[in-house]
Amino acid sequence: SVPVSELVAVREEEEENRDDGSWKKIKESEGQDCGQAFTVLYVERCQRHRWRCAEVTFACADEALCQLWVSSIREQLATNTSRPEHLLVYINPCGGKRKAEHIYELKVAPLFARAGIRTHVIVTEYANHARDHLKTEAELKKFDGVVCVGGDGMFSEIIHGLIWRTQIDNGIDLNCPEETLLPCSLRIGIIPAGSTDCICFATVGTNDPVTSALHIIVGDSQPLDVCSVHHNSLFLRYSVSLLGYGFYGDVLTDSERKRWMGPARYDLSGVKMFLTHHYYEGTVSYLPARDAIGTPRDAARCRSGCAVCKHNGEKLSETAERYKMDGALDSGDHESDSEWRTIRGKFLAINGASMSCACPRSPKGLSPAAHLADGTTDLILVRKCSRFDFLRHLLRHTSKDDQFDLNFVEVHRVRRFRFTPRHCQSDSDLELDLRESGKRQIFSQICRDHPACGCTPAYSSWNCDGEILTHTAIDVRVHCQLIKLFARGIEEPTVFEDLA
Ligand SMILES: Nc1ncnc2c1ncn2[C@@H]1O[C@H](COP(=O)(O)OP(=O)(O)OP(=O)(O)O)[C@@H](O)[C@H]1O
Repeated sequence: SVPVSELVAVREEEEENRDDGSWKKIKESEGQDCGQAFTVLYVERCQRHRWRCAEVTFACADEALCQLWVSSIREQLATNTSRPEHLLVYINPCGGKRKAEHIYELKVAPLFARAGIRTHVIVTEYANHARDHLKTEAELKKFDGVVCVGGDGMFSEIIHGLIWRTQIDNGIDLNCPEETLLPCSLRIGIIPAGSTDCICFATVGTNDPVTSALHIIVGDSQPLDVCSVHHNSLFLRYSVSLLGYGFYGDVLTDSERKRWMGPARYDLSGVKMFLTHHYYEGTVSYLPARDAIGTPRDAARCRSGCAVCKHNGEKLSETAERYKMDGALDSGDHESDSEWRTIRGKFLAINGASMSCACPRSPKGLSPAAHLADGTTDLILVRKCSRFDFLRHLLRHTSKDDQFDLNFVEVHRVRRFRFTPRHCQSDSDLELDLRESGKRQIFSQICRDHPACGCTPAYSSWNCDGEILTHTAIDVRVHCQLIKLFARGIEEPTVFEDLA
């Protein structure tokens, strides 16, 4: 049996196709004259979370019976309102190995056509073309979803365009970090065709274009948290996966200078930054996710139909409703100042992981128990330690050991966090530091202005989902389930064993 929700389409077999091999086989096996036939196309699970479109042909002698089957299946498919009928598709011809158009035409467009999905396809002509089109021109009311054919950078463009448009249409000030953002009504599908397809990998379990196309066709829906990043009252970017300062910021900055090397640049920059072993001083403050269930050290993982995401999402929207009814201005009001915690120190890395950040390179990810849609992010602080210890920490991303069970690593599940590098701190903070560390303060100021001296630079950069932020002092706030993807989260392997 196949659940109706996983049917792709039903097709009546035409007279002229009836002399092909499969038709003959049916006739022989039935031992009777099967004058009529129809084919059902459905999702079949393969290994490693891949789906493919399988088909089975049914034949019978009775034309009326055959018609009844076809129309009943079509009716069933039509009543499923979560299936998209009209999609806006953006293709980045320059992403990854520059094969996005080819992948779409060969593997995705024929499946959409078979499922009766209409599309409006735009091949982008320059960076940020898709983002700007979504912000202004796109007639969003005509579509049931937006599809992005490309990598993580292209996906980022799509979410920036859609979130921006939704807020502006509803009069929300994007530069105000206290504003509660409105969820986007259109779902987003990712057809992986980039060099990094981490978001697709984390939400579908694989980076296979056919699997993604099938998740779109059956109308899957996976909510996703989005972090807004501000510098004072200036909006910088949205992030859905990793915000990394220190090690991951430095690796990205260094690798950007080596773009000509292709994907190998990440490994080279990783080794270089590991050897450089820079640490950075600053203050991290955060708002713990006190009322959320789940912790970053849970053994359970966020999987399809995750109960933690469901529970925490519902609880947050109930709280928001209550505050609205009580007449509070916005949800910023219920974040009491007394709940903020502050940590000052020297850090090799400060990471905010809004999802596990698992990818083929790091199968467990930076925070294996992080959730896609629970309204939190995992704040990981790696304090200054020896190179050997830092290597132990990095190696734990690939081993079975608990990566947070090291005395120089701490992790907090938070709703919001702020970071101020030491040299951006207020005058009173600096006075305090001066008393603590005397002359060092003056020397590091000189080193910042004259980096040629070879001392540790005072600042790193923030790596925000693969883009470098223009500011180091930032305020990060999680917006629970702000967007929805055509995905269902990673399915447990048992689903595949049972149904394969
Ligand atoms: N037509 C275009 N020409 C040049 N750049 C484009 C075009 N369309 C989109 N881009 C930009 O190309 C960048 C990389 O695209 P994409 O994410 O699809 O591929 P990628 O190789 O996986 O890159 P990344 O490493 O960012 O994931 C994106 O930041 C996007 O803004």
